[in-house]
Amino acid sequence: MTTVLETKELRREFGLLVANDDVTVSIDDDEITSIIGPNGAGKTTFYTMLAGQLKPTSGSIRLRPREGADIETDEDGLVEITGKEPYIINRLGLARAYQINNVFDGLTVRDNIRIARISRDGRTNDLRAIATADPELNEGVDRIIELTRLEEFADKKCDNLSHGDKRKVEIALALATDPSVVLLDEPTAGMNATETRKMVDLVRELDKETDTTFVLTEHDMEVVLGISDRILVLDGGSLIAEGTPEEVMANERVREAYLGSEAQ
Ligand SMILES: Nc1ncnc2c1ncn2[C@@H]1O[C@H](COP(=O)(O)OP(=O)(O)OP(=O)(O)O)[C@@H](O)[C@H]1O
Repeated sequence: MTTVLETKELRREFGLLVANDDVTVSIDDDEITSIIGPNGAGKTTFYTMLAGQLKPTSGSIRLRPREGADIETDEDGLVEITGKEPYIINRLGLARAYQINNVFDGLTVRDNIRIARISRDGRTNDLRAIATADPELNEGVDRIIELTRLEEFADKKCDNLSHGDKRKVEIALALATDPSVVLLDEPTAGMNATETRKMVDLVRELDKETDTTFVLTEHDMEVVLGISDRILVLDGGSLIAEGTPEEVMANERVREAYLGSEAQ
């Protein structure tokens, strides 16, 4: 078991409101971790700080960099990413797959993934690499297309895809940077039952087939229980429980805070 992401007393205040109250967590590479909590619990604030889009008021975040990242790590094999710019955090190995569409609709699935892969190396200005058949690049892109089961749509423009397939493209874009950690924002939001089941299966398989660790926020408890090895529960900005799905579901504080009347 290896720590891939860790926060220490991570805090974010908005004026008098404490959106994250000294949250300390450790995420391991061999577990799919879900972060849950009622509306306003602080999940988005937490994620947004991890990805560097919001600066913490205090506390720290450390990440295990992706294979090949050119950076010196500390004695735990981690690197401090607190307050770093999002593109730097992304290059170091943390990718966020957005709920809001992050794909270029007018481009094909393949070209979207090529652009994301080029950005991994800070080569977004290298248009020649995008336009020409760089074999190493193409090999990586093909592997991601295969992993995310997008073969059938690889040469289709993204605006022709269904909602469920577009979400797969978002995951593919995140994976294109060979990240050590992918943060998924409600990966099944807006999906029907079939799409939801396929997405759960896909994330589970990607977790097995890649070296990437998946962390997700999700409102659908059926998805959370079906996918998670470990659950972290936030309420009122604080971490109130963590454990296996069974442990968390049996936790009185979670039942009261998170499930409310449903738990009665
Ligand atoms: N930019 C902001 N300015 C002021 N308050 C904010 C800001 N962002 C979040 N908050 C507040 O911080 C608290 C936590 O919000 P956050 O969005 O992180 O919760 P959440 O668990 O993601 O909620 P939801 O499930 O509804 O998306 C809420 O009270 C929210 O109103």
